[in-house]
Amino acid sequence: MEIIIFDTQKELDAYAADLLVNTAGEKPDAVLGLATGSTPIGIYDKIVERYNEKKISFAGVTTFNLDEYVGLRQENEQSYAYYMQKHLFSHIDILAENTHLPNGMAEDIEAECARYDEMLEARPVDIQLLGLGHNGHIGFNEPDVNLSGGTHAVQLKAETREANARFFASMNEVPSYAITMGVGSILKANTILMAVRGADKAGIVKEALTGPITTNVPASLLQTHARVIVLLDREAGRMIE
Ligand SMILES: N[C@@H]1[C@@H](O)[C@H](O)[C@@H](COP(=O)(O)O)O[C@@H]1O
Repeated sequence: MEIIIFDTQKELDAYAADLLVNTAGEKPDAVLGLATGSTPIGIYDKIVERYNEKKISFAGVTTFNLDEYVGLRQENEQSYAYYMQKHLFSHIDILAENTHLPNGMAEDIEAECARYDEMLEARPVDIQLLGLGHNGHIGFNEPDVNLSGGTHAVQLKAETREANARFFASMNEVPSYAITMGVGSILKANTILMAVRGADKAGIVKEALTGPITTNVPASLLQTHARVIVLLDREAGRMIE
């Protein structure tokens, strides 16, 4: 596991963006695994900047997002589909049919999870961007006694709904369920790029990266992967320096 600590958010964003851009540069039909949350926003801004500098085309690139809320339409500003359009897809030349997110409005959620896994099976992820939840979740894989390998529906923990409530008008509007790629699927990516910032994540960063490998801290399973790059700002990295 490679851990890099950055003095500034800008440096972290540029480093992460360039890893993703270079993957697509070296392999024009690359498959990028993407994430949501507040952490990746600066990374996506930087990717758009690189695109506008004509450094890269995404015309042949495929993307898979980690997760989506159940019950929010794509037009809902809090849906991850909307987030991806807003922060990345609408600014670059990626083809709509090559961008994938779980469909949280699917009538048959189980069938939707199976469909997503089939697509992932056919197009393995070259590099997977990840954030980290305060309780150690990755995607929406919440701490539990067991973790699922493949894409599945999850009931969100109270602390996750509270952490994400800042994006919604009220707590009542925060969905209770989500569809997420499983930890098994995440670990199948060739390279995993986890970006974490903020003093409030310092403790969980330490647990995930240096603590025991346990399903109670889903991100700790990343320790079993051969190629993980962790990008931290000083605050998030202060307990492992
Ligand atoms: N499902 C997402 C995760 O994929 C993300 O990593 C986490 C942390 O987000 P933030 O970067 O906003 O702290 O939030 C959500 O729960």
